Amino acid sequence: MAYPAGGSDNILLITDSYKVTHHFQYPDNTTVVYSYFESRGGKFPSTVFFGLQYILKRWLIGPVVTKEKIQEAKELYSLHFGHDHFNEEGWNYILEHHKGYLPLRIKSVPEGSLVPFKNVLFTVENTDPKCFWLTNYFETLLVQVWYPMTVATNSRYQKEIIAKYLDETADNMDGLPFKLHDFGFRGSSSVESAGIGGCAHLVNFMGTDTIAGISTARRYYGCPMAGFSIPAAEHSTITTWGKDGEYEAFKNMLTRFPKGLVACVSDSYNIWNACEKIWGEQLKDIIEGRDGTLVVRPDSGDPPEVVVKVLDILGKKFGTKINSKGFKMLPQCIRIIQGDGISYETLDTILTNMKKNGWSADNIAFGSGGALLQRLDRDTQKCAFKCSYALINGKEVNVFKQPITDPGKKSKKGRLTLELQDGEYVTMTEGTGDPKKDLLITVFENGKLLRDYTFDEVRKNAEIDLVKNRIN
Ligand SMILES: O=C1OCCC/C1=C\Nc1ccccc1
Repeated sequence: MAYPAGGSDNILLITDSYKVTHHFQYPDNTTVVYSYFESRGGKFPSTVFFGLQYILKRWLIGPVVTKEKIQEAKELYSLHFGHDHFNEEGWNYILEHHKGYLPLRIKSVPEGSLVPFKNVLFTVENTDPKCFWLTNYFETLLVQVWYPMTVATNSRYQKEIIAKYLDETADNMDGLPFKLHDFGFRGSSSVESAGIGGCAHLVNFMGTDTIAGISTARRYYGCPMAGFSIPAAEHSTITTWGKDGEYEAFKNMLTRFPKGLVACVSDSYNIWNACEKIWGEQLKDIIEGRDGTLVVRPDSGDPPEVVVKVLDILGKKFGTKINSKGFKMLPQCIRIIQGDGISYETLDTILTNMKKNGWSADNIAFGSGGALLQRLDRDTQKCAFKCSYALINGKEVNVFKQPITDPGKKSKKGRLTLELQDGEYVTMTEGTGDPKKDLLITVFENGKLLRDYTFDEVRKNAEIDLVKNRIN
């Protein structure tokens, strides 16, 4: 007999196996378990908090507990453990006393906020004393917020690098939102993760080829169109014309897309010849007479060198002007995009080589794939979820871990608030905070979403401080 696929939207199955046994493991008469989520540190000093709303809407809101799901979980866990450890009574209680809505309260920092590490980002607690065991049941799912958060953070720190070079070498910052394009759909581990990561990148930028990210923004952040793209070639649409047909293939791009931006990958055979002879001579007049911009795309070689060499060839052929910062600009009819080997680590090497050779950062856009959406893990920002407070026999207990073997894993104690002191975020512990000053907002309570962020709000919260960048 075919067993129904476990886990497809049965929230009782969206957890780690050991958690199914945890309701037996807390002290008797535990009535509250209160836990928090933080980035303990890692690659970037601050984190863009993003993506909790997706998880809440996708998995946790509404009457998610049903009789059928309890039955399915009971059967599956009985097979899985070979014993009956499943908390059938506890789940039936939620069904009967809460109509299947989860009796939890989740408070979080506003989505899009940039928060220095070791600050509380969200808290979870049970709202029904009988359901003390539920708080940490959903750690597994909630901690997956590490992914959108880390993508949004990694993407943001690249935005800061590009902003710095635009500030130093460009007339203005107007092009910034389109300077890092998401190429990462195919390199993502699944369509769902491409959707989550693609959406996270769009918190900072407006250019993407990851349609799944557009869909996620539409469905979970009320944004009808979170990102844009342009007609662009891939190697197959160039190489099918044959090695001797590259001129025809390129000309076809310019005639099929006579207006606006059009990008053309130009390294199929010899990018130097493509730039010098085809773009720079044979098609030069069409490009200069066209009502739009051709975007030449190298896609191989050592990025810092290839980018400057392509710019030098195109500059020689199409001419350049010196902008207000004293750097060279190609004419409006031609630009380049570098979509190979782009990451937080390589951006600076490319932009600094351009600057050294007198080229404005405004001549280029970047595409990033695997490094943008996939080459990250939970440890990149050291994301952790820990219990910090409990109520046991009516007594408040500050709960913490403090491993002698790793002081960095020490956890916070007691009930937490996130407050601003002299413009800096501060996490108040052990209930010493002032609830009236708490920046954590109740976003989820008893199965209902209490705060629904629009993507515009998230983007506003995540805006980079261009003035700060100018000073640095
Ligand atoms: O190369 C690629 O790999 C993977 C996904 C997209 C992609 C290129 N797209 C593109 C979009 C706008 C301007 C230029 C290229």
